[in-house]
Amino acid sequence: MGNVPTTVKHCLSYRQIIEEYPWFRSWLQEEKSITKHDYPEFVKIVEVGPRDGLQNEKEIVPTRVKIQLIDMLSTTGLSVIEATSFVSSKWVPQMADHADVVKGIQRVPHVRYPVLTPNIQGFQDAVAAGATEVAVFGSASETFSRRNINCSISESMLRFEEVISAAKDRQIPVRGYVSCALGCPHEGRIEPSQVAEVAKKLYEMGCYEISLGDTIGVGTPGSMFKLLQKVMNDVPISALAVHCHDTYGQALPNILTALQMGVSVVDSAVAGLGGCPYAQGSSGNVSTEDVLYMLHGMGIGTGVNLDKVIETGDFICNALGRRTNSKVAQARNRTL
Ligand SMILES: CC(C)(COP(=O)([O-])OP(=O)([O-])OC[C@H]1O[C@@H](n2cnc3c(N)ncnc32)[C@H](O)[C@@H]1OP(=O)([O-])[O-])[C@@H](O)C(=O)NCCC(=O)NCCSC(=O)C[C@@](C)(O)CC(=O)[O-]
Repeated sequence: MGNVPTTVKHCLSYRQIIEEYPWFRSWLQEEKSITKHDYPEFVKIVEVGPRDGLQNEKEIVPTRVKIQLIDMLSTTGLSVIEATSFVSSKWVPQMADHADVVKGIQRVPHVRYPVLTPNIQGFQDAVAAGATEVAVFGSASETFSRRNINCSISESMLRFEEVISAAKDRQIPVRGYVSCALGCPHEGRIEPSQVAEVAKKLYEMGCYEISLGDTIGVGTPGSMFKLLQKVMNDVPISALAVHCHDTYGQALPNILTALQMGVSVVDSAVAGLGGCPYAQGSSGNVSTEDVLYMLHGMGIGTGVNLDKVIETGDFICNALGRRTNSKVAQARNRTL
C-alpha cells in the first residue's frame, strides 16, 4: 500500500481507502488475481476411506458394507477410490476380504479403484481379483519400514521394482506412497532429504504419482513447506500428492500450504476414518467432506458432490456405530 501509513490503513475502511486512493482498487484486483493464480483451479481427490479408513478397525467390517461404501462413493463424482489392500491377513485381518471387495464392487466408468500391493504376491493376487491399478507403499523411516512391511527401505525398493516392472508389462498404473514424510512414531523427526530420496526412487522406477504421507499427523504448515520445497527438486509438483492425518488438527492448514505450493492432488477419507495399525497414536485421515468444503469455498473445482459424500459418511458411521470425524458433516447434521 505504498504511501499509506500503517496506522491510517487500519483506521480507514476499504470503501474510504478506495475513494481516497483510486490506485488501491487496481492494486487490490492485482493482489486478488495473484492469490487466485497461486492455487490450482482443480484438485483431484483420492478417496482412501475404504482402505486407509477401515484397515485399523478392530471389529471386522462385513464385506457387503465395504462394497456398499465403495459403490456409494462411486456416485459422488470422485475419480479415484482406493478400494482395499492385498497385504497379509495375518498382519492386517481387516483387509483379508480384499479379493471379494474388488470382485464385488460396481465399477463406474471413469472411476479408478487402486489397491495397495506391498510385494509381487500382493500384485499377482490383486490382478487375479481384477484390480486395474495398484499402489506400493514405502517409508522415509527405516524403523517404520521394518515394522510396517517387515523389510528395510532398500529391500522394499527391490520389492517395488518387481511390482512396478510386472505392472508395466500389463500397463497397470502404479502410485507410490512415502510414509512418515513429516515424522515417524519410532524415530521422531524425519529430514526432508530422506523423504526426497525415497520419493525420487519411486518416481524414477515408474510411479506416476507420489503421495507424501503424514502418517501420524504431526506436520505443520512450516514442516510441510520445507518438505515440499525439498521434494519438488526431485519430483515434479504435478506428480505429488499429500496424504494428511489429522492427529494434531493440522491437516487442513497443511493441505492449504501444499496447494499454495502447487500441489493439486489430495488424499482424504470419508468421515475422517482411519489410522495405521503400525503407527500407534495416528488418528484418522483428514475428512473428504472438510477438504471439499474448503476447496469449494476457495472456488477450486473437484467434480465431487459434497452432499453425497456426507450421505456416504452417514452410512459408514451408522454401520460402524461411530460419530463422524468430519466437522462439516457434524455441522450439516446439526442444522438438519
Ligand atoms: C508385506 C508383508 C506381506 C510382508 O510380510 P512377511 O511376513 O515379511 O512376508 P513373507 O514374504 O516372509 O511371507 C510370510 C507369509 O506372508 C504371506 N504373504 C506375503 N506377502 C503377502 C501378501 N501380499 N498378501 C498376503 N499374504 C502374503 C506369505 O505367503 C507367507 O505366508 P505363509 O507361508 O506364512 O502362510 C507384511 O508385512 C504386510 O502385509 N504388511 C502390510 C502392513 C500394512 O498393510 N500396513 C498398513 C499400510 S498403511 C501405510 O503403510 C501408510 C499409508 C500408505 O497409508 C500412508 C500414510 O498414512 O502415511
